[in-house]
Amino acid sequence: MTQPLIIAFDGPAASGKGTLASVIAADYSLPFLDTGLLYRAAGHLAHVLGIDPAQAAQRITPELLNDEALRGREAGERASQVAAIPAVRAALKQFQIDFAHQPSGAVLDGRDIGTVIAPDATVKLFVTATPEIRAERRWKQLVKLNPALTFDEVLSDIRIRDARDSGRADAPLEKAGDALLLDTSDLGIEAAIAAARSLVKDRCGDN
Ligand SMILES: Nc1ncnc2c1ncn2[C@@H]1O[C@H](COP(=O)(O)OP(=O)(O)O)[C@@H](O)[C@H]1O
Ligand SMILES: Nc1ccn([C@@H]2O[C@H](COP(=O)(O)OP(=O)(O)O)[C@@H](O)[C@H]2O)c(=O)n1
Repeated sequence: MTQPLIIAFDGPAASGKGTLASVIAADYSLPFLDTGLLYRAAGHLAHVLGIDPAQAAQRITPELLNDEALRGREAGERASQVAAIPAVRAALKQFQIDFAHQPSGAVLDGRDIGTVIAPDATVKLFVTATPEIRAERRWKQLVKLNPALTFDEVLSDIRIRDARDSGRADAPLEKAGDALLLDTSDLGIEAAIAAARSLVKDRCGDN
């Protein structure tokens, strides 16, 4: 019997991992989980309700994951802050492990999928791009919500988040030893999708 296909996408903010992960999930008809949303929800709920972030992580509902507020600048910053708290990571861990290891297989994107959640993934991609390119992409998204937001503010956010995510002790952002590196700095969306498809196909065939 063949093993379920688990495809892990990790990488820093706005590298394009979510875009690529959702396309690959559709290609292979696999369920997809954006794990960043869980941390965004925990940070948001902790802030709104004024409760401990680890308790907030236990009160996440499917409806909350659709809340537009999770897509904003503040939610990203709060997510990164609460994601450094071991009790928050512990509260969210088993759900992600179960999602990754369901019988159908799965695609997940985040920071620690290939290292902690599914070290046994069939294929792991570490998606990256320069901070300036990532800030440009994120600025274009966020300026629609906040026209006063500047590129420099977004670049500063990205640098702070990169440092915090890579520097934390628990499940830091790092490339798994067996992950394939995909630098999208010089790739448009279509070229990045083609590159990801080719890397995934090389590792797991057409399945
Ligand atoms: N290769 C690319 N070139 C240009 N824009 C991209 C590329 N990949 C993604 N984007 C855009 O950048 C933004 C962030 O992409 P996303 O996939 O959400 O990143 P991440 O999940 O890594 O935070 C989105 O608006 C997306 O459409
Ligand atoms: N598997 C994950 C996913 C996200 N995170 C944290 O959650 C924050 C928000 O993640 P995200 O994937 O929504 O952020 P973007 O990459 O979309 O900006 C990150 O900066 C990390 O601190 C994490 O620690 N582990």
